[in-house]
Amino acid sequence: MNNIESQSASEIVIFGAVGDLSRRKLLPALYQLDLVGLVNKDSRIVGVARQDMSEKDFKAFVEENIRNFVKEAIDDEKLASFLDRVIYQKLDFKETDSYKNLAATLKGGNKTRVYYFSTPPAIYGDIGEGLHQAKLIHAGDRVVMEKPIGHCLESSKVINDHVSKYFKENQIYRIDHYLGKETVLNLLALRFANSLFTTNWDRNCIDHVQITVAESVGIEGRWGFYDEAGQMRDMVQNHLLQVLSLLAMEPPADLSADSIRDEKLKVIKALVPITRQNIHEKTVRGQYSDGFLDGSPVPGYLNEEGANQESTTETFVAIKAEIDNWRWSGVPFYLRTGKRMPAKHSEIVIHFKKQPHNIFKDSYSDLPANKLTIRLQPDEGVELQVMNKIPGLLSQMDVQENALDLSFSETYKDERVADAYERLFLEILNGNQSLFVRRDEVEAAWVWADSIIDAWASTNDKPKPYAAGSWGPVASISLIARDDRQWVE
Ligand SMILES: NC(=O)C1=CN([C@@H]2O[C@H](COP(=O)(O)OP(=O)(O)OC[C@H]3O[C@@H](n4cnc5c(N)ncnc54)[C@H](OP(=O)(O)O)[C@@H]3O)[C@@H](O)[C@H]2O)C=CC1
Ligand SMILES: O=C1O[C@H](COP(=O)(O)O)[C@@H](O)[C@H](O)[C@H]1O
Repeated sequence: MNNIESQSASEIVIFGAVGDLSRRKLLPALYQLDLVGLVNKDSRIVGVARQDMSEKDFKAFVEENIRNFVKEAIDDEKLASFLDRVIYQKLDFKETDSYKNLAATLKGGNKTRVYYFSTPPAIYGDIGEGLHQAKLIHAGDRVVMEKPIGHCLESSKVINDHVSKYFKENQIYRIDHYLGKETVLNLLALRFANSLFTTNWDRNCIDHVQITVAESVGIEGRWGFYDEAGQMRDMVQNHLLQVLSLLAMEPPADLSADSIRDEKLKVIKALVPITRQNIHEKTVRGQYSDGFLDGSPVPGYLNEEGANQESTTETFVAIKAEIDNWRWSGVPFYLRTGKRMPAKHSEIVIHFKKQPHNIFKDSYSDLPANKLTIRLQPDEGVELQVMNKIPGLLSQMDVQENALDLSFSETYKDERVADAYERLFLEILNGNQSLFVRRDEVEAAWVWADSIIDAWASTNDKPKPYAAGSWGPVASISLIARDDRQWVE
């Protein structure tokens, strides 16, 4: 799958090369791949932005950010060789005429062009058009589009339609960086390489599922962007639904891109719509107020720099999602995600059904059900809670709940956990679309998300406040408590 011999030399063209994502994630990821020989030596990295910048200044910018954002020690020699292949092109993405300058930079050779759109999604179509006019798109070229694609179903269609005028679906790589996380990929191995789980993964064995994606960060200087989006568009419509679909999909026939994406799509389409009629019963929206994190005061959302005091944008969402199919009928998937929660902590907890009869009443009057915890980040790993006999002569059959804990850092001590963008860049360079989102998936996810957003708008309710550093509004506890269940803290 990652055979460097089969990777053709590429021109990796990053639009928005001096932006936040490029600095923090894309350039460091490319350096890391190059370091271990996973980028073809004849490939070049072409940074494109509208700033007046000399090539020397751009190389200095790339070097500074690699040194800042790569956690491991830098190999100076390898970094120098990487920088030798970095070039800069000034371009205003909306000026179709100016793409001829990019064409001059890329002229000659028969390298595959990888166009990475790390810009506001609203201009993806303009960039496609500029590339087309300058005759810069060939059959084997690829385009990478960052999320969120659009603000709703309609706007995502406009963007996708525009880009599809110039690129075919098999050239389009829609990024959801959660699909590049080792622990998210491990869902495939866990589910389909272990008969124990494959055979017990349905409504007969599973009581309910909890997916928590908690972040301790706030808005990180992105107030304007975030306020337009909110946690529903920023996290649920994409990352949480992608994780949910991998968790709930039917076994794909193989690992090919369309086998996996076909199955994920069926799950998203089978999500029970949440509407104006049941919005209060199925969802909770929250917004963080002033609070404390790790003992230090932090401002509430409305007191962040650049905030509009009237904003009713949600920074927390909890949802009781249901999948209307044979496998999952009657099994709720409780989702919650928020900013300024006590810690960065993302996990999936599968709660299996209880034993129908308890023969261990003397030591356990209420035998707990098995629980499988998949720790997505940090402290990546998988943990299964099982009942075990306590050894010793004093009691004949006392049982206790214990964990079978597979911590990735313990088990794979010498393996570095690669950042999601490294994995995804590698797949792009190798031309494998299986970890990228197909257009129909994006649209099905918008259909479900839009219905919730519409229902919220119809209520005029303000999001419920929660103190920064807490686990969200009290109402999110009630959401699950109504079903006689509780969040795993
Ligand atoms: N940052 C992150 O952590 C994440 C970002 N994303 C997505 O990645 C994409 C990029 O985000 P991010 O890096 O944060 O955004 P930034 O605003 O930091 O970067 C976008 C870049 O695009 C440039 N740009 C915008 N319009 C033009 C134009 N007409 N001509 C030339 N350059 C232009 C901007 O240039 P200038 O500086 O001159 O304005 C800027 O450098 C977005 O789609 C975002 O949703 C997705 C997940 C996480
Ligand atoms: O896409 C996004 O993801 C990050 C969270 O990513 P993670 O890898 O750190 O879990 C989120 O903070 C950001 O708001 C969102 O745009």
